[in-house]
Amino acid sequence: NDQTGLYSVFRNPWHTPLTIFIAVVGVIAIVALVTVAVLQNKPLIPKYKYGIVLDAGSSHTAMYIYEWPAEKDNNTGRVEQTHSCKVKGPGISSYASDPKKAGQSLQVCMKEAERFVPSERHEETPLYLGATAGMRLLNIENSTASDQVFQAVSESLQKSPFSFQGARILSGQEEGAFGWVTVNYLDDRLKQVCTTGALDLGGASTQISFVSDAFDGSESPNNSVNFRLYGNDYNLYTHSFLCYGKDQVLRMALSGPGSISDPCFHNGYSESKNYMTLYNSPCVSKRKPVSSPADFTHVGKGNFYQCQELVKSVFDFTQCKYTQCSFNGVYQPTLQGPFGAFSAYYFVMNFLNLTDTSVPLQSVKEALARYCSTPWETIKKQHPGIKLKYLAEYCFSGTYILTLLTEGYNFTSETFSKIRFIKQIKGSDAGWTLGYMLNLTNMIPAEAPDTPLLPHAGYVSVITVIALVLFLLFVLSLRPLWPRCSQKPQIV
Ligand SMILES: Nc1ccn([C@@H]2O[C@H](COP(=O)(O)OP(=O)(O)O)[C@@H](O)[C@H]2O)c(=O)n1
Ligand SMILES: [Ca+2]
Repeated sequence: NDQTGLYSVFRNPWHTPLTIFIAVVGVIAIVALVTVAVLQNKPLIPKYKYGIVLDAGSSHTAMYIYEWPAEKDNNTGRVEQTHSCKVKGPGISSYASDPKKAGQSLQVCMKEAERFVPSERHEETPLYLGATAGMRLLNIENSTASDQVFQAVSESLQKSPFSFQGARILSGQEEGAFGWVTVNYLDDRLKQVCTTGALDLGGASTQISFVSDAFDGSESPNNSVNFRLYGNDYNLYTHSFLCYGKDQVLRMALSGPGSISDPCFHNGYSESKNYMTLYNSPCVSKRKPVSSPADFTHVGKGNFYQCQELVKSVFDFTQCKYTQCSFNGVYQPTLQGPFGAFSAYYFVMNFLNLTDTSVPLQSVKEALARYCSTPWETIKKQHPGIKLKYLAEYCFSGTYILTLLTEGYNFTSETFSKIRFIKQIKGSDAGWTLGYMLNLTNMIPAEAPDTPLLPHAGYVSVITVIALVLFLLFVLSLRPLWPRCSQKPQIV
């Protein structure tokens, strides 16, 4: 009596030769699909390839694992970050007195990478370590110690099963340029003319990179990087300001006249600090007073506007031998296009709840002024989970960011609204590491890849869809979707 089962196949007027034909074609298509896949030796389930980059920053090291579909190795694939690991402890430059520990500090994340990347892919997976401003400063201060740290780090990474491609210091220009590549690759802008500028704030340096129609590189060749990507030529302006990462600028500000009673720290904040620690950086060593006591008490008086004046004192706006400069006599063309601001720009503005740039710049400043004038005891109560060292510095860091962007780079209230404070784009962290790997693995072609009508996988998937639709039609014709108007709907 089953009116919808196999019995109905012969009874239901729907089962004419047509549906039999559909079934036969559907089955043929599925057979064809499997045959194509087998003959083409195309895996029905795509295999992935991997790349690993360690970002050895001044304050910390982070490991990023990238993956992309293996059959799309010819540059049209979408490389995506599939995993990241924050190395415990400080940046590798902090291990100058015990370099071995720099290598050991990476082991936990490397073991994690071994678990994450399929073992059959290990030996073909490239592994890079790039160091930035922390190691640039160590190299200036003590190149022997810098070499020893890299020696220890390389020995440690050579023990991993991956294809270690070396550990090196990136130039500021590379750091800025690859950050720009990452942001535009992830934002799919490398196939367009209009690109996004990149703003990177670290602990020991900060980078600005953008394409400007007014910039052809002639005025300041050192700030020019040319890329030909996907058939488009980009003449990128980029500059890296060593010592203008937020941690080094804090040292500079503390070594200035206002260090005792500091407007960048909250009222009620009072910490004893050591001059030796403060001055042990090439960024401030020249500012070390001839005779200074070992320790000093750092006292806060929480005033945003006075803090802004103190922060401005670390910039030199007097000298510029070009048509226009940002600061410290560095050429900068007129700002152009939208910008992505990441790393410490994001961490700080996100903490301060100031990432919404649709808010007028003046209102952002007023909000920060209110935050800075909040007493230290209140701040601690409002943020019980934040490490006090970090918590104490947000007023300074936020003030530095606004001063750097407006007074340093000349962002106005209008162009400030074109900045997006970002941590990730489509699940991948914004930063130099992805751009660095794409460049070294030649995964961004100079020419636009000739887009085949449909890649193999495309044909396979088209056939799949046809087969499945036909087969579904056949199966569905076995069971009426809705009660035929002649059948009384079963009320359930
Ligand atoms: N969750 C985090 C992670 C880093 N940071 C800060 O972001 C900056 C990252 O700088 P970095 O280690 O990349 O240093 P550079 O070598 O790029 O100058 C440091 O000032 C960190 O203190 C933060 O504020 N919050
Ligand atoms: Ca960094």
